[in-house]
Amino acid sequence: MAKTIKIFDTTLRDGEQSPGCSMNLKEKIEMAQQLERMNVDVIEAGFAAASPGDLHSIQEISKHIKNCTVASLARAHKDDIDKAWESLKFAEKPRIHVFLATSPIHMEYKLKMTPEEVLISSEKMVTYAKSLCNDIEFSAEDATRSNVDFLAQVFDKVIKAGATTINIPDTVGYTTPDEYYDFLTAIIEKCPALKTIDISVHCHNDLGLGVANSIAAIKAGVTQIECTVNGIGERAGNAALEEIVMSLNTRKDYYDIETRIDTRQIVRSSNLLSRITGVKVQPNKAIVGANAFAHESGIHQHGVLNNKETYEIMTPESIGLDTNRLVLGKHSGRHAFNDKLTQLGYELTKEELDMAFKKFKDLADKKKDVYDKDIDALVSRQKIEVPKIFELINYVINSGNVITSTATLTIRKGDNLIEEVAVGEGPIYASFKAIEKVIGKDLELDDFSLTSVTEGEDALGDAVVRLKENGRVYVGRGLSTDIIESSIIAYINALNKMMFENETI
Ligand SMILES: CC(=O)SCCNC(=O)CCNC(=O)[C@H](O)C(C)(C)COP(=O)(O)OP(=O)(O)OC[C@H]1O[C@@H](n2cnc3c(N)ncnc32)[C@H](O)[C@@H]1OP(=O)(O)O
Ligand SMILES: CC(C)C(=O)C(=O)O
Ligand SMILES: [Mg+2]
Repeated sequence: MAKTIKIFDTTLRDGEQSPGCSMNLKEKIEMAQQLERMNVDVIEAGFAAASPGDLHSIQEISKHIKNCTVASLARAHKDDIDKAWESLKFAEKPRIHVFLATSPIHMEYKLKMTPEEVLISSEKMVTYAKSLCNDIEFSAEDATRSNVDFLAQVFDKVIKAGATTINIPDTVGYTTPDEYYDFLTAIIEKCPALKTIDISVHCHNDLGLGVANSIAAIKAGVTQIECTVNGIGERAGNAALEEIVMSLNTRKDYYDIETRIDTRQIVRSSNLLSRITGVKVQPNKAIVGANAFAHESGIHQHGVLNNKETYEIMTPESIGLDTNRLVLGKHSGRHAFNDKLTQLGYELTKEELDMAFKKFKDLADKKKDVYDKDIDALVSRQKIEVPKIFELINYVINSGNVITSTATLTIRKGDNLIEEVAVGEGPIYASFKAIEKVIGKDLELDDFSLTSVTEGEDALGDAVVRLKENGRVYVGRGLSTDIIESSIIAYINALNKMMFENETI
């Protein structure tokens, strides 16, 4: 019988440590709910000691998650562990995740602790965490650059102290598949107690080997894999969840390993994360890249036309990829729309459904064919919307290649309608300047990009604006069949997030 391994998702913790990937509370809750829909075993929701905001967001995430274990990270400090426990007070299945580095370089230069002190502290802190929570994970940070005998000693102590999962991370993405296999095999041999609990790995991608190392670890007998959606994470990122899961799924014939993941939720999870962070997936990325199922050359196209399996090792449907079947249009009603949302995995309240249906009808008026991707973009955006402190009412653009562009915008703030005119190089820049005039200050535009959600002349333009203030980046998204409108909406969306966060802090 196939063995089942656990998927520990750390998109909301290690993933959020990627530069430019920070998420606000609403976005984290929506992402956590999607991870639950995808059926991950553990959601690492954050690092409570990092800030009161992080602690609060773990609490709020916990309130919404029923089926997954929720983990909260803590250094080997009593105060961190108390905060982690506090952050988990609403969790149905809480896990405290304590970590301490074990490699000579980390112990000497970072922790300024001797190996003996690390051994004592690990045991003491796991004992303390266990007095609060039954489910305890211990991670030996930088394990792959640590001494195997020392690691075995540490693991013996913390397992006796009550750790139920031991994580053996490749923190700096240093190891290779063969070496990791040998390393893990040696540790398991030296510390037989490991066989009585869950053994986890957490691989970083500094050499591009995060997924390969995770698969080698599974072969060595580990029972939990830590990973992130789209592989986001510190530096070059973490092992990508979708790549590990689909490798095991596709090569079940060889590994005979299963996960509990609903693979049909993979594309939605990837899209939602991109939408939230504004970080796009590279087109040739395995599994979720735009080209992962595209065939350009004649010989391949010929093969696929005769039999898809000539060049496709998994089906697009197995990861929930919309194969562009047209189902909804402007004549569709509420029942069909609701049915489509259910197929896509959404459960909306009556108010949310009404709002989404109105947006869908508006879109269907402008766009001939409405694809699953369009609906997904509309609804998942709606779920992470912040209050509209500023709202675009209308705009007029005067532009051309022989005149300086002028934008006239009317924006609502509370009960007031504010109209401003600005000029700039191009209609989009002029519009952004007009918004700055409305709010009365210059904003730092960190980045701006524009892509289309689907193909065709009437495709939805998806604009991403990144505004920077006090070192924080606020990502705004705008969706419209008119690219100037989507750019303005994205800018205002980023501005609203900035105002909302400043108000709620
Ligand atoms: C591999 C990983 O991903 S580890 C997780 C990384 N994530 C984060 O760092 C989350 C964000 N971090 C933060 O907000 C801050 O670093 C905080 C709040 C956690 C700590 O902030 P500060 O107290 O100002 O400390 P700072 O970050 O400058 O230095 C880290 C301190 O923790 C110590 N430390 C690091 N890891 C551990 C550990 N696992 N257990 C105990 N102490 C540790 C360091 O030795 C250093 O101690 P010192 O202040 O006595 O010199
Ligand atoms: C906290 C630990 C598990 C970590 O993120 C790492 O070692 O990379
Ligand atoms: Mg990490």
